[in-house]
Amino acid sequence: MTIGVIGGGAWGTALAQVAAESGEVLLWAREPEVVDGINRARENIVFLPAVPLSPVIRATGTLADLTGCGMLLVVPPAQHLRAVLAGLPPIESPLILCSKGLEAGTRKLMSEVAAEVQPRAPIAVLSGPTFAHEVAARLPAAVTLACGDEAVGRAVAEAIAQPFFRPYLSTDVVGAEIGGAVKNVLAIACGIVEGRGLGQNARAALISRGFAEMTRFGLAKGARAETLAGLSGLGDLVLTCSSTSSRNFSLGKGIGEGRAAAELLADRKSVAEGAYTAPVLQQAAREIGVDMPVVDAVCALLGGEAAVDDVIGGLLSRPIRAEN
Ligand SMILES: NC(=O)c1ccc[n+]([C@@H]2O[C@H](COP(=O)([O-])OP(=O)(O)OC[C@H]3O[C@@H](n4cnc5c(N)ncnc54)[C@H](O)[C@@H]3O)[C@@H](O)[C@H]2O)c1
Ligand SMILES: O=P(O)(O)OC[C@H](O)CO
Repeated sequence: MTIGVIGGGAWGTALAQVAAESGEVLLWAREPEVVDGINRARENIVFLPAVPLSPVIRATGTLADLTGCGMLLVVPPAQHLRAVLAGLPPIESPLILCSKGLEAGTRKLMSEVAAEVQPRAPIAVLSGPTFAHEVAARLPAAVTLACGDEAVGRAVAEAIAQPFFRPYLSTDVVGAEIGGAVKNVLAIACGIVEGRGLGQNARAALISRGFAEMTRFGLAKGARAETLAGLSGLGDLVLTCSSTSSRNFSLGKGIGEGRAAAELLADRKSVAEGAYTAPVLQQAAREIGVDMPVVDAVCALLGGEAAVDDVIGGLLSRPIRAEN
């Protein structure tokens, strides 16, 4: 079976490298220079440079070429998922959604978007603590593989599992998606704490209180608590809130150091999903009456509406309340 990968960014390329351990891989990339670089030089010089890619990975710039693949790993930035899936003919093989975010405008989860655009495809979600460069280097990692249909989930997990890449099965698609989307916003907050030099105690407090926000929002949307406390939730939150390898954390660090979010975002070629998810998450939380003060703080700073010290002062002076 050929495994298809949609998206030639860092994560799509790293996942192609994982899939290539067990068979042929066809990767769709939007940029002709990425397609050409993979086919000719076995390297994605734009998004994952200096990683020699497997010779069984072929790249294409034509989405329809992926129609015959046995399963498709879908890895564009969240805001482009709808357009990319709409560019495919109707698909009946499993779509494994690997993007982390909520769609602007509709406030929908990636699985909801995919179900609208490709209604005949079984849908799974792959999410967890996974920096692309580590996975591409075959360093050990574990992910949540969530699928409403247990048999499809198991078949997908067995097709992509490797000794260094271990999927754990779940049927909680919503929980797996919410963890990945929310942690990106919280990672920006942790980066701000780092950039402002507020110390490791503050970062640990933020991770804990951020996790409380993720849990409140997730439970209200139908996620299971154990999924939020697992690899795709708390696991990914801890990773992303602790390292400048995270684009979201780095964005926050720049803001904490006093640079404008708009300027930092304009400089990027790679995606910091939390910047796009934050306002969508804020609206979604308000809609269902869930309090997310850390997310509100990140939104204020991304929008350039307030100064870092004022926002942090506001968070610290909230009324005393019970922890749970
Ligand atoms: N990089 C990681 O370590 C990692 C790990 C897990 C999950 N993810 C998730 O994977 C998704 C993709 O991230 P990435 O790191 O591979 O991307 P990236 O930042 O490496 O590259 C940017 C990607 O955006 C694509 N892009 C830009 N404009 C586009 C458009 N108009 N239409 C379609 N695609 C467009 C580019 O082709 C490229 O694939 C994100 O949701 C991210 O949160 C990333
Ligand atoms: O670089 P980030 O912040 O997009 O994080 C990458 C992955 O989501 C980590 O699991």
